[in-house]
Formats: sequence, structure tokens, C-alpha cells
Amino acid sequence: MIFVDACFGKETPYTPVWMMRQAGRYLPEYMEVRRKVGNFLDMTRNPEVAAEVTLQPIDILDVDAAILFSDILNLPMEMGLPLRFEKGVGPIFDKTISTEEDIDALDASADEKISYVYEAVKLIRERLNPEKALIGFAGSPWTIATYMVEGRGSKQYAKIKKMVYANPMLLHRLLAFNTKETIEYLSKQIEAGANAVMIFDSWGGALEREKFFEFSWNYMKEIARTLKQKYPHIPVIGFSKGVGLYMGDMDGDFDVIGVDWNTPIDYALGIFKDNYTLQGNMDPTRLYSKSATKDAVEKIARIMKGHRHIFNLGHGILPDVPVENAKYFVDLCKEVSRKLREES
Ligand SMILES: Cc1c2[nH]c(c1CCC(=O)O)Cc1[nH]c(c(CCC(=O)O)c1C)Cc1[nH]c(c(CCC(=O)O)c1C)Cc1[nH]c(c(C)c1CCC(=O)O)C2
Repeated sequence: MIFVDACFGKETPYTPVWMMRQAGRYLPEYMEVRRKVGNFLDMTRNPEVAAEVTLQPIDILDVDAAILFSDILNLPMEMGLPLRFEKGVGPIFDKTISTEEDIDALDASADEKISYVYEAVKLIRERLNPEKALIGFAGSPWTIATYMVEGRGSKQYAKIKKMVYANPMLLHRLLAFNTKETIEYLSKQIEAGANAVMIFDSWGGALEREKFFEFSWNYMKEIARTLKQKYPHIPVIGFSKGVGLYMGDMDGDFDVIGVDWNTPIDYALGIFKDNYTLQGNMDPTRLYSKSATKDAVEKIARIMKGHRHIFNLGHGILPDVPVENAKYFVDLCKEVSRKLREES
């Protein structure tokens, strides 16, 4: 699999490409399934539907990897926090974590209750072209904790940051619980057939540097270390958003580091060299214009020429991007990187 080879820094005929949120609302085929099923969460809980939607961008865009269709919040939901999505707001947990007792009440069998995800992974791996990788994923312990404590997306993170400074031991307990569940969850995705796993730390950047390492990156490292010991042949991708300036201190048993669009990729390359494969990092809004897409793809390809790289966006694709432009991006990444290899 060219995607897995690139994760390990092996030579590939071109730079593989996929897009965060590639199975989503910009695809009319996705919207049709969502209309039929009724809502997003039910889609994630139905293995047949999750498999169908996961495979859509493979057929339509010919990306090099499929990413499991699910959400990072399914795991905390199965820990016993009912989840709903509200239009214009996003995810909401009506029950939140604020005390020891709340943590004690969390269900440690969440990694078993979520078996519909493993069923989906099996179905997808059966149906997916053997040359294409299937990426499993989870949220980082910190990022899922932000939702478990705040109850919803937040601008200030006032509740969880109050915990960081006023009750750090309580937060560490929650993070340790999330870490243990996440290791089990990702292990089971791997056992079911996932070829790589990614940890999404969307809100790592809400923390100042020392606190980012203490409350987020160290737990991600623990997950990577444990998984690499158990499954050395499975690449682990770490993606923290908004932490470009902390990169000099980021290490761990990852194979791939995701780079968000705020962090210039030449800056990330200067820090990580070829110790990791870098994944990213076109600004997703460039997909509104083909010429803006072309400029960025050519620039990123030139910077990463001869280095370990996987093309991706620097965050998820937006719902109103024309499918044609997404297809243009995917084709161009392959074409440009192939040509650059022939040049040298
Ligand atoms: C923070 C976060 C969430 N979910 C996720 C993150 C981390 C990555 C990031 O920073 O975006 C991760 C995620 N969410 C989804 C995937 C599936 C795989 C993929 O295609 O990338 C993945 C990997 C599907 C989804 N998750 C969600 C959708 C949209 C559901 C719909 O309306 O049909 C999809 C396809 C819903 C979701 N889920 C979440 C939010 C805030 C929202 C609402 C915002 C939005 O609507 O885009 C939580």
C-alpha cells in the first residue's frame, strides 16, 4: 500500500493523498445516504451505512486511503454521556464531567459497546481495493475531554482550563481514563483490519506550551508507544492543531505528524527533518479556487520533494466545496509529485 509505505518513509511512485473529512457533506452521494438514514449519529452506528459512506470518496476521488466514517465523540458517548448534534451548534453532551464521582460513573466497557465500529472496519476492509489503506482513528484524550467537560465546542475552554490550573489531578484522572479506553479502542480497530491509525487533537492549541505537553501530547505519546509495541507494522499518525510553535519539543513513537494549515510546512520540515512523515497541509478554503489549489500543491510538493510526505488538507474539507475541485486537488497532488520524482 502506497499510503503505508509513505508513512514509513519508503519510496513511492508519487506522494499519496487523502483529505480530512473526505466522507462528508460536500458529496451529494453522502447527503443522499444521510437523508435516507435521518441523522449523522445513526449513520455512524450502522456498520453497513458507515462502510458505504467510507468507500464513497475512494470511488469518486480515487484517494489513496479511506478513513473510517465515525466521529471522535462516539467513544465518550459510549462511556455514558448521551450525545446529540444540533444544527448551527454542533455536538452537545447534556451531561458533563466536573467531579470525581462523574469520572467514577464513566463506563469502562465503552471500547466493547462501540463494537459497531469494528463491524464497519471489517466490512470496509473486505470491500476496499487491497492497494488502498484504511485509516482508523480516535480523538486525543485531551480533545475528547474538552467536550466531556465543556459539553460542547468552546471558544474560551473556561471550564476545562479552570481544571488545568485549579484541579489538575482530577483532569489527569479523566485523561488517564480516556487514554486507557482509547488504546483499547484503537487496538480493536487494528485487530478488525485498520491499516493505520490517527489521533485527532483538534484542541491541543488551546493550551500554553508546558500545559500542552502535560495534558495532551504526553497522553498521545503513551497511546503511540503502546500501539507501536503491540503493532509495529501499523503506522500511527499524531495530529495536534494549533501547536506549530511547540513542534521543537514534539517527539514520540509516531510515524507521521499531521501539519495544520497555520504552520508553514517548510517550518515543520526544518524541525522534524525526515524523522517523521509529514502529512498536510493545504488550507482547505483554497479548494474554492482551482488556481489557488494549484499554487499551493506545487509549492508544497516542491518543498517536500525528496522528503517524507503525505498530501492532505491542513484541516477538514468544508461542506460547500465543489466535488470537481476536490477531484482536481487529488489528481494534481499525484501528477505533480510524480513529475518531480522524474525530474531528479
Ligand atoms: C473535533 C472533531 C469532531 N469530529 C472529528 C474531530 C477532529 C477533527 C477536526 O478537528 O475536525 C473527527 C471526525 N469527524 C468525522 C470523521 C470521519 C472521517 C473523515 O472523513 O475525516 C472524523 C475523523 C465525521 C463527521 N463528524 C461530523 C460530520 C458532519 C455530520 C453531518 O452533518 O452530516 C462528519 C462527516 C460532525 C462533527 N463532529 C465534531 C464536530 C465539531 C462536528 C460538527 C461540525 C461539522 O458539522 O463539521 C467533532
